[in-house]
Amino acid sequence: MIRIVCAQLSALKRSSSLVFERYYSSGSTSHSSMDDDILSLVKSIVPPLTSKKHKGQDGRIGIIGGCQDYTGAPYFAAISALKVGADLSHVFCTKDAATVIKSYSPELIVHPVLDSPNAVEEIEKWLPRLHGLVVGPGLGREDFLLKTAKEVIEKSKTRDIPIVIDADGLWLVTQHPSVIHGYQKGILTPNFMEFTRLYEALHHEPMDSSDHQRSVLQLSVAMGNLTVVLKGEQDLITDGSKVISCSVEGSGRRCGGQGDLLSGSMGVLAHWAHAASAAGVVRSVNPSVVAAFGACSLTRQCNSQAFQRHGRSTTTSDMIQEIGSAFKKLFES
Ligand SMILES: NC(=O)C1=CN([C@@H]2O[C@H](COP(=O)(O)OP(=O)(O)OC[C@H]3O[C@@H](n4cnc5c(N)ncnc54)[C@H](O)[C@@H]3O)[C@@H](O)[C@H]2O)[C@@H](O)CC1
Ligand SMILES: Nc1ncnc2c1ncn2[C@@H]1O[C@H](COP(=O)(O)OP(=O)(O)OP(=O)(O)O)[C@@H](O)[C@H]1O
Ligand SMILES: [Mg+2]
Repeated sequence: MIRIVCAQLSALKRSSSLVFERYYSSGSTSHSSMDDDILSLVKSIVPPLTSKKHKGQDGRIGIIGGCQDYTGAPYFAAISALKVGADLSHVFCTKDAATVIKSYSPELIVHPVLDSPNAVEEIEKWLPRLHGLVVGPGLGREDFLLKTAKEVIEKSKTRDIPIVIDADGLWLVTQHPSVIHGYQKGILTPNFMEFTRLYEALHHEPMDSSDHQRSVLQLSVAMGNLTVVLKGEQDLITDGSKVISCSVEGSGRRCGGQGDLLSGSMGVLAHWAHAASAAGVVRSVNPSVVAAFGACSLTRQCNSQAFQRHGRSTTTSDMIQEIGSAFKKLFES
């Protein structure tokens, strides 16, 4: 279930002579002690539910995305953040997407600001209250929206906010890699196409698609050891020093929106992981990697549970219904 590849960073930087120092594999289906190690780290970052807390303490998450074409993606990400355990979930979207997203759920706080002339200022005033940001689900690729997203990322970095970049946010990173390069609280969550675009933009050569582990390591190193999650049959997670593979059993159902569930839940887990790290709870593993592994496991577990109930008609809304019980099964048992 878990594979770890350790590679010499210096060798990676000379990518043509990449040398793997060590290679451990526990096999693709068996349960290994490495699974237990990282799962127990995910468990250790989950904040306890106590009567001493006030609203907001377990996370206020912002989603940058939602435009005329895409209203489902930001909704899926934002509601997933809440269902995982964030206290408040904000969506910053365009004016025409806002009413639609509000009508899906009264749980979300929706700001129709993304296409306003002073969008950056409107979003910036919320940043001091946010613990995590997810940039990209349903953002679209209009230049003005991408420019706003870029400035919001830059302002969030100065506040040390964990940032997950997904979907059209990755389109932005492909054009401007420096926007997130080297930011240790940043996580990229590309699907295969998004990954290929990023890789080829950074390396100026076609990707060798026969060796995903090597490619994901190379991309992470090229991005300044940013945490990268290459989604697929197995999710490959790396911060440039080793590759962890998450292959919690999902299903064969690949409906749209599963990536949004992943990025929304990762936004909360990234906040929890960095808070736990600051408190000295997580020491030996990069907190972004712990958050990424947690969110990948959870998404796949939701997929499996929803598929058991709904089979071929499974949709992302069915998976969201499973978040509570999947979370309990993986991280609270
Ligand atoms: N209900 C909604 O509003 C949804 C909106 N979405 C949004 O749609 C926008 C575009 O996202 P896309 O993911 O379509 O991005 P792209 O427009 O880059 O398309 C990626 C394409 O690659 C294909 N693909 C994925 N994995 C592949 C693989 N392993 N091999 C070959 N092809 C592969 C997919 O079918 C997709 O057509 C984003 O803003 C995204 O957030 C999606 O999140 C899906 C749900
Ligand atoms: N072949 C597969 N087998 C099992 N799980 C998969 C497979 N491909 C993707 N997944 C899981 O689905 C989740 C979403 O990945 P996917 O590649 O569908 O993202 P996406 O294309 O960004 O989705 P979205 O439609 O939300 O944009 C990931 O967590 C991954 O674990
Ligand atoms: Mg996606």
